Amino acid sequence: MDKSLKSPRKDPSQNQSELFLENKETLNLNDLDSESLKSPTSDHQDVKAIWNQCLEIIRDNVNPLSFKTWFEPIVPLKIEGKQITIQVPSQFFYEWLEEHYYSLIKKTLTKVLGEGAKLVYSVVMENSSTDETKTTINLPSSPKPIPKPSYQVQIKSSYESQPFESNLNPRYTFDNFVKGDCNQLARAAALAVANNPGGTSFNPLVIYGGVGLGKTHLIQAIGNYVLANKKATRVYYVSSEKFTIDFVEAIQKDRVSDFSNFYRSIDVLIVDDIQFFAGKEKTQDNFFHTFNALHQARKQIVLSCDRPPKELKGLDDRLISRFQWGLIADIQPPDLETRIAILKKKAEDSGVELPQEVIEYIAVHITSNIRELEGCLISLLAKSSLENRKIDIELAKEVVKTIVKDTSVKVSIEEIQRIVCEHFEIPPDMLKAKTRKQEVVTARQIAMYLCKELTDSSLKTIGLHFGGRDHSTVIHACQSVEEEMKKSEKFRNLIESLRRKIEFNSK
Ligand SMILES: Nc1ncnc2c1ncn2[C@@H]1O[C@H](COP(=O)(O)OP(=O)(O)OP(=O)(O)O)[C@@H](O)[C@H]1O
Repeated sequence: MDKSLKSPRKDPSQNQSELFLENKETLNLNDLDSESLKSPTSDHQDVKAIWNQCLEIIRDNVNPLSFKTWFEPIVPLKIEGKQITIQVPSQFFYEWLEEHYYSLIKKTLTKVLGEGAKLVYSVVMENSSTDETKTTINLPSSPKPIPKPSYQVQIKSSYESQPFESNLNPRYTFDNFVKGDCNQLARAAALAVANNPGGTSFNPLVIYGGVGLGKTHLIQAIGNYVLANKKATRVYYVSSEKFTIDFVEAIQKDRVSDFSNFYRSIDVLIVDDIQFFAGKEKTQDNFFHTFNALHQARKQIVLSCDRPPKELKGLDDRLISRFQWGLIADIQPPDLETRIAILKKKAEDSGVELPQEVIEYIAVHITSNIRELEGCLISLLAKSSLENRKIDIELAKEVVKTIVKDTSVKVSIEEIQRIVCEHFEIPPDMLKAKTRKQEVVTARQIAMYLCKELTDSSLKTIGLHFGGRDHSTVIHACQSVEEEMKKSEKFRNLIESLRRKIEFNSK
């Protein structure tokens, strides 16, 4: 039976079972007719209907992606009086909700169930002995470590006492990994794992994402953190290629059992780029057994790959199904704000101070790969030092040109404004006016984004062409457009068709 309740964090002295309404916090509840909401409930009322009412309110107060990620997976289990029990898929999930949505959930439940509403979380834990079994645990008022199972297997081998190289690059730490919307979940999960290797429900932790977006950095940061904070002693980082090469060599030298025993003596095994296991059946088979042994012994496994595990071709289904046991988190290309933050951090780490316009110029033009961003900064510093030139926008343009394709089409800001306004059927002057009408705001943001993409103008210059707005308004506009493009195919198509039209007209 679930009986433990989560108390409000800010006031631990309060009765743990109560949810309190703090009037000072704002919540968009105005659209909801409170009369239409159910008053305090009886035992027999439908928990689903009540939870749906809650979801309606929550949906209005979070963005669609957050709603899909954090609220759709919740299963309402039961309602007893004013106490509702909801099931969440993992301990991490529960902690995330508490960390980020505590206030919203509390207010929503108070609104729907009335004062004195109570919430019980039921956390589903994957049982490590089998794929299927799930255990529901009672959740205490503050998260407790997940208990070790009674069937825990202790691996005893002579390897446990042998020293070895972790293969970690000490340069990759959490401290120098810049946080952004693009990596928020992956970074939070990595930190959780680093703090409690093998003790969270994200085992394995699988980080996936495109080229040069920080997967290796993040998974190695886990290893470095574990060692620095003495969370475990035997941490081993290996690329899937090296695992394969070593395995083949072990076969040739008839030392497969040594190979397997070594891997099974590891506390935190980090395997990079597992997509390269594709098609290598024997290696996969060995990795499968290593995975099972470590997982059963509650040792931490961290993996990275270039796409969601389900889309990995040439990998055994039973391996892919095991990757789903823990948490799969992606890293997306960084938005403009994160690119600027990364460049600033890297410049700071190199002991140089770059002019803001140089940082913005690079961040605006190098968009999809953090390694390229880094490479550009290194080239800039090298060129400045070798040619004895000061770092300014001209030097930045020269370096960026060597990295990104030159579009060679010269486009004017006025032309972009004209074509965007023509599409939205608004006069071009509206883009410079102060109006906040939604349609004009959207047109203005799109036009600013396209100016950034298609011209060499600085953010400051672009802002000046839009009624003297400052560069931060342009950054915000570009970010909004980039985010919307990620979410909506229709929007992406619109931007692409406007881009084509502008380029065509400018030739
Ligand atoms: N969020 C970040 N903050 C700071 N530096 C970052 C961040 N993300 C990536 N980097 C840096 O970018 C470079 C490329 O990152 P990394 O090698 O981890 O990418 P990757 O996703 O593993 O790429 P690949 O797919 O090629 O293996 C590294 O030098 C890394 O330090």
